[in-house]
Amino acid sequence: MAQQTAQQTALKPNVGVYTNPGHRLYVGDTSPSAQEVGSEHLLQPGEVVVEMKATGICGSDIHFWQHGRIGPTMVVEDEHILGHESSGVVVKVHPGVTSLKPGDRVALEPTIPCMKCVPCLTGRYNGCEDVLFRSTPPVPGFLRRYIVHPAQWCFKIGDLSYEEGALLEPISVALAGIQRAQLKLGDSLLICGAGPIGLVSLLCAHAAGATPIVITDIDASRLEFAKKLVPSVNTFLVPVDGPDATPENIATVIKSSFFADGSYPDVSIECTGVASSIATAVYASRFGGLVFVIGVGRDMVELPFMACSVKEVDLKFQYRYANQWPKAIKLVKSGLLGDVKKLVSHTFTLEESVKAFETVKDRASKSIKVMITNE
Ligand SMILES: NC(=O)c1ccc[n+]([C@@H]2O[C@H](COP(=O)([O-])OP(=O)(O)OC[C@H]3O[C@@H](n4cnc5c(N)ncnc54)[C@H](O)[C@@H]3O)[C@@H](O)[C@H]2O)c1
Ligand SMILES: OC[C@H](O)C(O)[C@@H](O)CO
Ligand SMILES: [Zn+2]
Ligand SMILES: [Zn+2]
Repeated sequence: MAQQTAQQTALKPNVGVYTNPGHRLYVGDTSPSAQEVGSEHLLQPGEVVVEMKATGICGSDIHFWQHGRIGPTMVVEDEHILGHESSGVVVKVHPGVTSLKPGDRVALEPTIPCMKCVPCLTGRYNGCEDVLFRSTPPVPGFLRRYIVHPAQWCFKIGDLSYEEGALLEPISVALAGIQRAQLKLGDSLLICGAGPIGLVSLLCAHAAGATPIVITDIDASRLEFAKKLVPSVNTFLVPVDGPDATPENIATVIKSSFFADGSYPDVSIECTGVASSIATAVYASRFGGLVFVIGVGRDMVELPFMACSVKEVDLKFQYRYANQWPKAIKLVKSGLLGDVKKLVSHTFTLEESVKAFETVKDRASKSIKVMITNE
């Protein structure tokens, strides 16, 4: 059977959003070309073509653009397409693909694991030794009009909006964290950082029944946003200088202000990756509490080692996610996480992508999640 394309005549030129080692950001031609999308021989077994409809910009996209790297191994060494938070519509499937058909609305998981190594075979494919992760160099990302992707990593979203479909990626980060932190009904929770990851963690933890929840940030506007999103959350503005600005002092104030009955945080979800914030979470923790670090940062970080020791603090980390999209889709559809679309503060077209990235970079824009759409 021939490879079928949904709209044989309506294909637009394929463009992608690139950065490069010179930190340029630009929209340029990419593959597959519209002609290739229309051809009968484009796809390998198991593959589909998706016309991307919505892509959120992640902090790591900004890192690759501005700093050219994340850590020692993820380095922009060539012209490189960004984006890994996406949804779209299937426009073509390989004849062997039975799970999807042209017209299906899908969210795309950016991880393409080998499914042969030990982490893959033991259900933790985020640790795949041979992983291809869209937008982590050298693997080109999702920010483009058409992409070839394995059907296995495209999940039907039904009547969810494309913006909700794109938000499933940061939601998956938070869900993976909540799952591995074993957060449960009635747990006292501290969330450090009210960026998109802190905020989706807040939505997920609130739905999971954590109480009380305190969220911190150094930016008052992000805390105001958190309060509008989940009115029952307590917010704490972290001082950045002055005598009160040490992690120990900040933790003391957090404990006396919000956990005065002595039920100090059972769990802290750290969503900044900043050393002083990780230290604050350690000092605020109850004896035997868990500090769960989602944020990423420097290669070497100083920790309050003795506070961890005398309080038997458990320290855990999260790297991306595994097996979270089906759960994320169910949760967003059920409404249990509230209206996640509220996180989308700005929307730009694919052609306006440079403006979209500038908006994320400019803190004065007060953006939360900036979305790039393709109508
Ligand atoms: N582990 C993973 O797989 C994974 C996945 C996605 C994102 N991340 C990381 O998670 C972190 C959060 O992502 P994001 O998109 O929300 O980023 P973001 O930069 O938008 O948000 C971080 C927030 O932390 C706040 N902050 C900075 N210093 C602080 C401090 N000392 N105390 C309290 N708040 C402080 C900032 O003002 C900001 O609002 C980043 O480090 C990101 O790279 C990790
Ligand atoms: O959402 C996924 C994250 O942005 C990535 O793991 C990134 O931090 C490194 O590639
Ligand atoms: Zn990301
Ligand atoms: Zn593998």
